[in-house]
Amino acid sequence: QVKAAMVTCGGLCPGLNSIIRGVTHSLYYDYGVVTPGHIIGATGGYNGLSEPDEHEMINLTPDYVREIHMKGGSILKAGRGGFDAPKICEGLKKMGINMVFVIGGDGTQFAGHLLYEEAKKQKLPVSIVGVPKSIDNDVLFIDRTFGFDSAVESAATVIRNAWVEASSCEKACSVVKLMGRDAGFVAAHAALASNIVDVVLVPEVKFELEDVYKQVDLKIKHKNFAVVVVAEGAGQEYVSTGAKDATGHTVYGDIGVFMRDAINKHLKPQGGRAFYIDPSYIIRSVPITSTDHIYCSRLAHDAVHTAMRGYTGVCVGAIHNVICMFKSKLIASGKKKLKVRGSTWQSCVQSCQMPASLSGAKTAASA
Ligand SMILES: Nc1ncnc2c1ncn2[C@@H]1O[C@H](COP(=O)(O)OP(=O)(O)O)[C@@H](O)[C@H]1O
Ligand SMILES: O=P(O)(O)OC[C@H]1O[C@](O)(COP(=O)(O)O)[C@@H](O)[C@@H]1O
Repeated sequence: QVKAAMVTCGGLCPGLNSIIRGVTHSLYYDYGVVTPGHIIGATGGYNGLSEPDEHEMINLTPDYVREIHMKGGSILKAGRGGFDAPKICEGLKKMGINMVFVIGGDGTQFAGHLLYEEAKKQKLPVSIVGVPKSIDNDVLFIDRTFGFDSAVESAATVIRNAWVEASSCEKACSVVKLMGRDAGFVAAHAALASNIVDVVLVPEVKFELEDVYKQVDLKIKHKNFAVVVVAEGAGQEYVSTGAKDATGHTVYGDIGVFMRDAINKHLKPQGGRAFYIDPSYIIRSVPITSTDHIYCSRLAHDAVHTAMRGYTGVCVGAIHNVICMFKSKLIASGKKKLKVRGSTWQSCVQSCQMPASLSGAKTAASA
């Protein structure tokens, strides 16, 4: 008899609630998992599975999850830390759980792989199936991560606000910082979606400040304002902190504030100024868009079918729009990045009319 648990780990991303809803619905309606308490939501990420007595366990039913997709965030809370494979296996045994759905990024999926290995070592009959998430869309192999479209949609709205500020002032430049630690997908897509951006700075392309100033000056000369979008991982050589967080990730310096101050200093003598918007947490807390919700429902149902077929240590994701299954450990083998010579970035360069100095043309060979 199936007894399933699910967790959401890592940072927030639009669509987590849609996945929780889809998994619950598929278990209940497709497979008849209707016994009360047999579909469990562990709260606080892996902490909830490692310390089940200290974290609320939610009994998920179709009634409970009916409208959860209407709001952003995760009803299970998206916790970091607390991963302890032997302790989790002990808890799974005690609770009789034989199916675990792990919803989270590359870190979460790698931990899912470690959990699979521990369960295998202990001969524990449990299916562990992952649904990869990343607001940055930097997960290898798959077409796109769920929530990415929703993030781009709301980022494009913020860019329009930045455009209003800049275009309503003399010699102004608006700077918008968007998420994207290692990949500039959100920045590039939001710029393409809004079509009012003059410079996009992404982690994949190194840039010189002088080249940004030149482009801002050119645009101000031409139309009296400019809009710059910067991904959080861009230009880290200007703001490096040298620090690591508790999970071992490098703590990035604030390139958004740095660019605002640098451009402000540059424009001041000409009588201009910079405006700055950092909508990071607004963008990842929005409710899901329609297309993303459809994608989440497909992923959630396929995750359940995959577990029901007895697979474990795997993730599901769309490849050429077909939901496929692949080993969870593969996800930890790298991060997807914008291809500097690829059509997305090249479209972005053309749409923003960026010069070669900011397009990565000089560094493309190594990117
Ligand atoms: N290498 C790892 N070993 C064990 N657990 C990990 C590892 N990487 C991540 N985790 C667990 O997964 C959680 C989420 O990972 P994190 O990298 O913070 O976010 P994301 O899943 O979004 O990449 C971590 O807080 C931790 O509990
Ligand atoms: O503030 P938090 O929760 O640590 O998360 C911030 C980080 O998470 C990210 O949103 C990445 O999240 P994903 O795992 O969804 O790609 C980065 O863009 C950002 O640096």
